Amino acid sequence: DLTSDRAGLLNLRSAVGGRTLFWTTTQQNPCNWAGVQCDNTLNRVTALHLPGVSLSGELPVGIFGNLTRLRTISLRFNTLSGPLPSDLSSCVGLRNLYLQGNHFSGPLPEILFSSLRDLVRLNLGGNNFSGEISNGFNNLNRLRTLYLENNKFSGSLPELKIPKLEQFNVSFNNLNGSVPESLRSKPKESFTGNSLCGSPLDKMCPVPPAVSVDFNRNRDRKKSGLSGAAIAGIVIGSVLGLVLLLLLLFLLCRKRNAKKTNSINIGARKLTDAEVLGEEPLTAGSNGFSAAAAVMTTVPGGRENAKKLVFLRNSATVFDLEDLLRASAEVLGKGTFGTAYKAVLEGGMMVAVKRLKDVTVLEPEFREKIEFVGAMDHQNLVPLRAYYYNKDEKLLVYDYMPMGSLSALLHGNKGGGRTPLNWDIRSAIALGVARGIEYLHSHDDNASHGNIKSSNVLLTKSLEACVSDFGLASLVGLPSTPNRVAGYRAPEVTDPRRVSQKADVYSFGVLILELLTGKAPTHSLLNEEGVDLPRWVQSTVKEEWTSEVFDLELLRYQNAEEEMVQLLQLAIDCAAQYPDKRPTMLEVTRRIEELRGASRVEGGMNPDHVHGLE
Ligand SMILES: Nc1ncnc2c1ncn2[C@@H]1O[C@H](COP(=O)(O)OP(=O)(O)OP(=O)(O)O)[C@@H](O)[C@H]1O
Repeated sequence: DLTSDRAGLLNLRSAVGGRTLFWTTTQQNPCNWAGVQCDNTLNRVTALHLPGVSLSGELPVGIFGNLTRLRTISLRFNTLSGPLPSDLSSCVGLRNLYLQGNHFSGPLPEILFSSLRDLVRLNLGGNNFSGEISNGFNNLNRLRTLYLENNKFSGSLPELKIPKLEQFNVSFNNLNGSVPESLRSKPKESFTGNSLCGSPLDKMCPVPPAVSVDFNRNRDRKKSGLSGAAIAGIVIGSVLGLVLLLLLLFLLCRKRNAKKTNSINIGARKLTDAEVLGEEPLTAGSNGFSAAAAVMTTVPGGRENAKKLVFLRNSATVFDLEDLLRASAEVLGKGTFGTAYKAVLEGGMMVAVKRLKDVTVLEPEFREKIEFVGAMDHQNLVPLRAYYYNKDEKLLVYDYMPMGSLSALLHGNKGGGRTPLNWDIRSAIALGVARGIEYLHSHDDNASHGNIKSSNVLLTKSLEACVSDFGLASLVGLPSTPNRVAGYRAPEVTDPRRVSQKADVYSFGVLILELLTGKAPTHSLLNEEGVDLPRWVQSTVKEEWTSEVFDLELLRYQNAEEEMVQLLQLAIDCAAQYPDKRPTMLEVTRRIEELRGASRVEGGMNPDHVHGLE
């Protein structure tokens, strides 16, 4: 009974086995803090979640004295005020402290830095905290998130050398001075709304007086009897400064030129991809060649034969190998099956060319398999347009997908200019991927993808998801580097060339968990704890509270929590240990369609959903 008073609190505690305290009512203010304080049976509680429940007033001192096992405190989006209570220091194992969106004030107590050494996520944004930002944060060396934005912090920013810090924001405070070196790699949005200067902000810091030479002042000084030596010193200093500046500019130009050579110009045959990637060239004897140029030099019969680029699915032959040769190209990345290039043909058409390595099948089998791949025609699959086969070279030509991969979008630069991934986009991506895989599976009982992961989900301009690389797992020996796919591979898969549809479902489940948590299956935090993503999600859901697993970016969408929890449940079902327990892709698609269409529940998280997962 969540809406009752102290007695309700006791009922609730026994209902969840005393491990987690859920309390999400908006009906009345349930907070009888004194009761909580005196009840020493509460010391088994590991998570205190009271987000958005209209709690107001100050937190009484003593409230946390008995809650010594807390790992998570979430009191966000209430109207709590006053300073942070000093007995927070009793929660020595605290890992997550979410207090954003309240009216807390005053300087941060020193105990935060001396006692809460295990903090991983700290969100104090949107309060009235004031005073200087302490360099005591340097003590919190497990910290990954530090959000202090929209407060009244003043003074300069200290040098913060927190090794694992990923998310950082101090925007919209009263800070001044320059951004310290240790924080310059953070996006500029993390610092805006202050009087800060220096990189990454556009505002330059004032040049120190020794470098700026004011000739009038010098003249005045001269008049007032400045010595010749002093003037000479100033002039020499400025000349040296200028020389240094020129040197810096020269070095910068050199660096930029060096970067440019990363893009391969096929036409000019400047550089091999092997050189770019630091490998041996694949074809001996062709010095300085491109992927396509290599084909030309290795095809018996000369240039005429080399033009045999085979177009699939009745695609008109819109370009030939000569056109590819003339195209400018750059390396997109190196994958399990070889290297991918973006090639821009004359006229501006863009294609992605995959140069396969270690193809293990002979030509007839290759043609048969690749023609099957080419016949797949679905809006959620990346179309294979053409292929080239010869003894030494195998090329696949795909449509170029302008928005890159889901992996890059989820884990790449989180700063400005990044496409925000809201709930609608993420759930649409989940549905698109599910439909693409379901289409593949529908062709025959043995048709499977074999390598589903976020770098194989590519996005169109309108962020529609398309699955790529299907059918390649059975052509190419997969892979000597196990951790590339390890996080996605179903536990029962022993031969990567024989991947069942149920194993695809498992990989899809992991991909959806990645989409919801924002954590890559090979995430270092997971490795630290020695678990994979499905096991981490399952244990977090059991032990703490479901909302803890979601990507912070998703927690903004409170009214979509029901759908998010349903998708999470579906992902957990897909990643079941035993293949028979996993749903089919047909069922998966239906469930995603349903949950995306489901009516939305207003207000906070409904605990029923949480229990449904336990
Ligand atoms: N058609 C395409 N359009 C745009 N980018 C692409 C395309 N195909 C591949 N890429 C990008 O090129 C890079 C390398 O892709 P590739 O498929 O070779 O390797 P991978 O996906 O990282 O690993 P794997 O080979 O195991 O699938 C990836 O970052 C991918 O996003």
